[in-house]
Amino acid sequence: MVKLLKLNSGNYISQVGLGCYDIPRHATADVVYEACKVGYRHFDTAVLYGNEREVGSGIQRWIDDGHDRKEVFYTTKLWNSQCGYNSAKRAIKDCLAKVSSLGYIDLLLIHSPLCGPEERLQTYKAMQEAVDDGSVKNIGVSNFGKHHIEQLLAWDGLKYPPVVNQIEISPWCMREELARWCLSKGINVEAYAPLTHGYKLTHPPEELKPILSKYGIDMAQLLIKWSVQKGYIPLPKTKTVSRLKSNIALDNFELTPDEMKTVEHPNAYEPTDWECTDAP
Ligand SMILES: NC(=O)C1=CN([C@@H]2O[C@H](COP(=O)(O)OP(=O)(O)OC[C@H]3O[C@@H](n4cnc5c(N)ncnc54)[C@H](OP(=O)(O)O)[C@@H]3O)[C@@H](O)[C@H]2O)C=CC1
Ligand SMILES: O=C1Nc2ccccc2C1=O
Repeated sequence: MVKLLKLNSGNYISQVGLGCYDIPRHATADVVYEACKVGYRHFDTAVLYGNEREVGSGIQRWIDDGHDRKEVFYTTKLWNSQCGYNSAKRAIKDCLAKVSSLGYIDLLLIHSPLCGPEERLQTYKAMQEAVDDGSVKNIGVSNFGKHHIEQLLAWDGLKYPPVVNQIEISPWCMREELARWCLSKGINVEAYAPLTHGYKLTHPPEELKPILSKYGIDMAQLLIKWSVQKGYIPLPKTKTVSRLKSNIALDNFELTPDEMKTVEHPNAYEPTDWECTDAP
């Protein structure tokens, strides 16, 4: 069973979420429903991914089986073109309409800092109002660097500090300084592309093979467990139903401190996606 972590809002989040980027729209509801059945309680999508409606339907199908809405955590993100106060207000309404049967969004993120300092705050203002009116339970940021978060924390309009910063983190893109700093501020770290977008899965590095055979696990399980033991909230994606269960079967082993070090590449910098933590 996936552990719950407490957010700085007082709400709880399931520590491993299913990344929903690039799950084909026609398959999304089925994958999400199957994920609920094997134990996922947290789903990460975005306006950009074009499948919010389908993620919502998969969750709703599971709720209709007799489960409680409160057990599931649904995240979406406002895209760059939806920044600014009025645009964000409209966009939040649209996001909620796409999953109307869920009644509320558990976590709403600003997808990136790229719209610039003033627009970021105006977007955040609209997000805070969504918390006030009950349509969103928690708000946070994604791809923010330290300076972006410092700006937000120093803003005199801040009412709800971000509960998470969602950034790319894997053993080949560790961002140790930023991650530690976020945690020191009470901001949880969501690790996106925890499986290196799949790149490191097919040919496990030689030095990791003894760890895989010692515990009888695969590379995906090793990388997800590494992230969990770092205290992060990894968001592994799979559109393959048969992979869902093993990606959260992490309870029967614990990596030793030496094994954690063997997995890590603190000097590597191999992001698989965009980089905007250094944007102005
Ligand atoms: N905020 C942001 O800017 C970003 C957020 N994200 C979030 O993070 C999530 C994860 O990142 P993502 O880039 O999708 O990549 P991941 O690092 O999660 O890797 C996904 C890849 O790994 C494969 N895979 C998954 N499990 C296994 C397994 N057990 N064995 C073999 N292969 C496996 C998948 O294949 P298959 O699907 O075919 O099974 C897919 O090709 C996204 O879906 C999204 O929710 C990602 C990027 C940016
Ligand atoms: O999951 C994602 N994949 C991406 C690729 C480019 C920009 C944003 C994203 C995501 O959020």
